[in-house]
Amino acid sequence: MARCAFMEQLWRRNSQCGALFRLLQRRSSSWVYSNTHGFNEEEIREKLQAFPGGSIELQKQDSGIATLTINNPARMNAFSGSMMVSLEERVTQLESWTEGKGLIVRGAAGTFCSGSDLNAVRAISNPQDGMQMCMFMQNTLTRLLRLPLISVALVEGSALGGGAELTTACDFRLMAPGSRIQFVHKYMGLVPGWGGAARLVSIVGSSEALKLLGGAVNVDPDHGLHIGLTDTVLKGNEESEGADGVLQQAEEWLSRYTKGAAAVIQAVKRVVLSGRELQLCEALRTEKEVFGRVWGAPANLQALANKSKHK
Ligand SMILES: CC[C@@H](C(=O)O)C(=O)SCCNC(=O)CCNC(=O)[C@H](O)C(C)(C)COP(=O)(O)OP(=O)(O)OC[C@H]1O[C@@H](n2cnc3c(N)ncnc32)[C@H](O)[C@@H]1OP(=O)(O)O
Repeated sequence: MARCAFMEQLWRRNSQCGALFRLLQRRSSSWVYSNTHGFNEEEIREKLQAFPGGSIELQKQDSGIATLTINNPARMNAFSGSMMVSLEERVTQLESWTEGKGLIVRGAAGTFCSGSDLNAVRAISNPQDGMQMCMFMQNTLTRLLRLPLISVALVEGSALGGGAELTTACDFRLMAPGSRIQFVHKYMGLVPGWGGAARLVSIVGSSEALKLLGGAVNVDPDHGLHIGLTDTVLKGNEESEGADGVLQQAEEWLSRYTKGAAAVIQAVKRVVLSGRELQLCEALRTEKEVFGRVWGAPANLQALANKSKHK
């Protein structure tokens, strides 16, 4: 609160700082936890870095679609501590990608992600570190979902535990044949801690979420479609052309929604996000603000000059 009041004062004192203010406000409003909640980011970052292994790869394409790959195949793409830190850094990079429109999150070597690296989990199993890791990952995955990009989780193989939670931090879930999403937390004596339960409720409703978590249900693509967790089922690599057919299919699926100017696609994501997360009055004000940024902007002027018809 004190930080917000200070930023507002700064903005009022010098209106030229308006753009910077809005940038900072947008950034800080994406964070769930700060030091006022007892979150010590630097300390947990350092502790997580002590558990190395794997990597998070980010590949940005000229098309405006980026691919984020969870890469730790020797451990079924489980998240080591350093991968958690790296994911946060990749999200920071994506937050300032002005040409970006879409994002595909996938795992390396034909499987999605088996959650936290259990070796790291065992080593930091005290409640204090667990809470700090939980806040770190909630902040990161909230920022991932709030990116001004349309995001899809491309699920091949297994998405287990934290991996299942990660799929809910994307706007859409595309599943390959034979893949599964399973919130196995109950079997680990846990509940989701990366924000996965809250997001799951908003995706499938509280009744289905209760079944998925209470039963640690193995959700295959058909079941996923049935309950609305899955948005589409892809063809297998062998049925599609090319060495990485599922990735190509995911790109084609996503590109239906990312055609057009980046500023407009990002605006689309922002208005839907505010409708999803905010109270109606606040969502309407945000929509007005976003509308003000695209009204009379190049894409709008171009469309007017073209006398566009929408047959
Ligand atoms: C806070 C915790 C919670 C969260 O963050 O929300 C979690 O995520 S807890 C983790 C939940 N995930 C699991 O419990 C997965 C456990 N693993 C499995 O069930 C299986 O390994 C598998 C993923 C279904 C794959 O089975 P299979 O195809 O038979 O392969 P292997 O079992 O031989 O696995 C290969 C290799 O990978 C290691 N592995 C797999 N998952 C993890 C993991 N989460 N952490 C660390 N290591 C993992 C597995 O141990 C094998 O290694 P080696 O024995 O050295 O070959």
